[in-house]
Amino acid sequence: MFLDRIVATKHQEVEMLKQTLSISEAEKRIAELPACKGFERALVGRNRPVGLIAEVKKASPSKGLIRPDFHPVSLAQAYERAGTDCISVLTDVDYFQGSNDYLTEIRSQVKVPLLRKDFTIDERQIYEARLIGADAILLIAAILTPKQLADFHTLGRDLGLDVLVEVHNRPELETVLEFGQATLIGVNNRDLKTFVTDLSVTEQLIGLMPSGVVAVSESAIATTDDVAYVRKAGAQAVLIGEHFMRQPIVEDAVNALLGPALKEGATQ
Ligand SMILES: O=P(O)(O)OC[C@@H](O)[C@@H](O)c1c[nH]c2ccccc12
Repeated sequence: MFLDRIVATKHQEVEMLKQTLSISEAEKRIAELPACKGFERALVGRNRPVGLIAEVKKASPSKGLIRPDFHPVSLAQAYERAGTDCISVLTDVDYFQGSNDYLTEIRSQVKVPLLRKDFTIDERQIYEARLIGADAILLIAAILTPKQLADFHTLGRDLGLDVLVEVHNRPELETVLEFGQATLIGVNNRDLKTFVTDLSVTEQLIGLMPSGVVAVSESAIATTDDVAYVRKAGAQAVLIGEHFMRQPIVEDAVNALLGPALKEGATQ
């Protein structure tokens, strides 16, 4: 099963990080960094009727190579021109052909808040995310214990990061709601264990979230009907990767799927 393999690889990566990243050193360096850009705030004060996190994604274990002609900075700049509220950058190397360097390069060229999209299983990866230039991290409930979820959430917030907590079923959502700190929750329409996608997962789970939570529908969104469906189900934002990555001009793809961004300052 891929998720187990990915997590096993992450354990090896964390062992390497233990050699190269000292937490006290990381804390010192982070103290010198500029504040994070508000990721969650950008989704709430969005440029369109629905918030948009557009993803920079070269490949995935379920789809293989998605975009052969892959220039992360140009893609992110195109997303920015299209008025994307936030950008997600895959940093996993082995399964998604991502890189920490992509995130750092994008950070130096675009102003939009950035999510470091990876499989977090250890606190060191959270320090690392802040150091490479992320504004937000992803915590996947399926691979964390309730205690890890709560501890990593607290650490992320303490380091100034926003935290997108990802769930795929009701027990995971209940665990997340129990620790009570999550303000930004993503429903992954893709089951990471089987890769089966089903947009109705968004509908099933968003209804169980308390008001005040910013709900994001993630994965397998490709048509205006898909966007309308998840919005109707209560999603305040969508996270879209593959569909945009398969279009030659991603800026046009964003506008075709979600309409042009509203003028600055206008929100709904
Ligand atoms: O490319 P898609 O189907 O539009 O999906 C984007 C994003 O939701 C997906 O990449 C994703 C959601 N959660 C994840 C966790 C790990 C890796 C990847 C993901």
